Amino acid sequence: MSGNTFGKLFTLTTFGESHGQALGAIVDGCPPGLPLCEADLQGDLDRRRPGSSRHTTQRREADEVRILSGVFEGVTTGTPIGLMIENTDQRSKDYSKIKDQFRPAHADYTYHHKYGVRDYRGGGRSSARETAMRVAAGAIAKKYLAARGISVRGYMSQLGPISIDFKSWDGVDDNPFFSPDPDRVPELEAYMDQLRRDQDSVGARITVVAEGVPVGLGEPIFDRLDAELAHGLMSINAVKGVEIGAGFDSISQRGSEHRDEMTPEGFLSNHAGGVLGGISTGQPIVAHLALKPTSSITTPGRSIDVHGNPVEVITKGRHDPCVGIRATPIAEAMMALTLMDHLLRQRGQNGDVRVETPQIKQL
Ligand SMILES: C=C(O[C@@H]1CC(C(=O)O)=C[C@@H](OP(=O)(O)O)[C@H]1O)C(=O)O
Repeated sequence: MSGNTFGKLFTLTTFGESHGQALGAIVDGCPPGLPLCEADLQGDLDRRRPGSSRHTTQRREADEVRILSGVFEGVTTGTPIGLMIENTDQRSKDYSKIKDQFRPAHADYTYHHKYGVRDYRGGGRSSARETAMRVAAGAIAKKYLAARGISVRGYMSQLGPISIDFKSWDGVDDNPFFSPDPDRVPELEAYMDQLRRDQDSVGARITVVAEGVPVGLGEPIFDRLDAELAHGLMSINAVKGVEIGAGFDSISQRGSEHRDEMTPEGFLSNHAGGVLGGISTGQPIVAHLALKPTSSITTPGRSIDVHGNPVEVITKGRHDPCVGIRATPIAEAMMALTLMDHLLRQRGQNGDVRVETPQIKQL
């Protein structure tokens, strides 16, 4: 295996480069009989698509997905689902100047040393463009999970220094930031406009929440649900940290504060983030992601070329000044893929999940 496949029973394999002909995926292990068509995937793809606001890369891609296999007369057949999106707006000349240079903080350096050869155009396989396929596959998982009462939603909880308190799910999809508080959008826009003038980039924090997840998903030791979530989320380009529930705040909490006390009506808090001992509790599963600032910026930076000579790197082209702005649907997809895989694994070992979910009291 060379790291292009995610999951055990419900698997996603992706292929393709940012400036190659197309991106593709094979989704295997999907149960038969799920009604599925392109429109089911396109909604989430449109949420991730480049060029949808002035705060993202201006590369214009329709990201129109085609289902090549695994669906017959409108339902999945249980055979591998092949997906494809053609690349239509590559501008590879933007990269000719830096083809022999390593952008500081970019995978250019590690790909070069690992493989000895690399498609430098648009970052090749290391480009975040690959995440389109995760989103398409995640939409299949989301649809299957939704039919079982499980939802997966995300929002931006911090843009650079600006933290955004959760207000409501209403309107999260109606602004380019996925802000859960629409009143903060002008502030976020002003921040991004200044950032663009500064020719710089910034990081972000995304929060993803799955609700309606039954008790019992996850394996107790190496394949803990939280470990697999961290794997899936950490595998997204630019992610440098993942927290489940209280995450690193657990360090300063006391046991009496951190513990989620239980009553016959349910849990009284959710510091665990919906996972205990690697297994879902039935509470909402809550994960937070830290995305680093985009490495491709026009502010000159010191680096070296492939021969080891010092160079000053300036990355021109069409780049996201904050990859976190488009990361919400990607994070949702990775959580949905992980939950889908574990739902099938739970069913495989223990039969259909029938344990009643305790009443949810609080996020
Ligand atoms: C195209 C997408 O994002 C791209 C991600 C990306 C990178 O280096 O990660 C660099 C840019 O590619 P290019 O230089 O070819 O325009 C982005 O536009 C996408 O997400 O669909």
